[in-house]
Amino acid sequence: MTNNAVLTIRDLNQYFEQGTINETHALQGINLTVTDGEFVTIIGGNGAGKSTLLNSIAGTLPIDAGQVILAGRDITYDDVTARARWIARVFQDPKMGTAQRLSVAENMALAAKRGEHHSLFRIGTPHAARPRFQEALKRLNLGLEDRLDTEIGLLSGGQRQAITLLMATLQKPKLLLLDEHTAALDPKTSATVLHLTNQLVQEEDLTTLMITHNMQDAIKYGNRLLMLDHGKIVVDVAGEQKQHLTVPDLLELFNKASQEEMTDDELLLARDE
Ligand SMILES: Nc1ncnc2c1ncn2[C@@H]1O[C@H](COP(=O)(O)OP(=O)(O)OP(=O)(O)O)[C@@H](O)[C@H]1O
Repeated sequence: MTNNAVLTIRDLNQYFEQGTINETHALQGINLTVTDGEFVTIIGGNGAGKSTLLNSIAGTLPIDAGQVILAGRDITYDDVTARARWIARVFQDPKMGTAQRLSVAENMALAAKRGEHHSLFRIGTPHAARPRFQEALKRLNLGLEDRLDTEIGLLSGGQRQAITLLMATLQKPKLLLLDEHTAALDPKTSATVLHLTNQLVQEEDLTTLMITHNMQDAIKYGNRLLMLDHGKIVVDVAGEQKQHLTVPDLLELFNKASQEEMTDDELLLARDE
């Protein structure tokens, strides 16, 4: 085992409707070690198992077989609430992850308390923490530092995803899970939020797993790329190899590893579904 492993997954298997005619073996013996500070992008066609993998790590899906270890602790049988102390997640839907009727400041105060029993003494009330929140919002460069009292639900999808990301980092998580978090945004906003994501991940040195349907984004961001196919990791590239990767390279790697042909169009089309 690598010393600085943040996440270790051993022989993870997940089934849906096991024992029925509709049985799906959604994850087929996944083994994965993610080290401290790694930013991993995850790509794969529809039904490849990407969300099931993130759900298994976050605890929204009980594990059928295998082991999940986070920062040296076996969390295989911990529920989603217990895991939320260490794992932050941003979903595709901008409505998830924030309380729509609460203000930006109130949402940030809740996020800052994540996992801390006596945090009110350290963070203070939303009012006392305002300068800190304003400072954090300024980093987003979206003018949101002046919107502390605005209900989150009144902000645009892109603004909400940017704040949700920021909230995920107020208490540094051991692991950040991004579940196609820009897929519901228009291309320009998506690019802005991805840029912000990269900035926060680098500045806070966050160990991150990011699902995307866009090959270009999977190549552009992060320092490691995984491709899933039929519940298995079929491509795993990092470092120099990843830096020089192109979309045709990636398609070739995939086609070598998988029994099926995949075209870039398929992934791009899948993005709109
Ligand atoms: N709740 C469920 N009940 C039954 N089958 C499921 C369920 N969730 C996922 N599956 C099946 O498990 C497999 C993996 O699904 P998963 O959602 O993890 O794929 P994905 O790679 O995230 O796909 P997409 O890109 O379409 O979101 C698919 O065959 C899917 O139909």
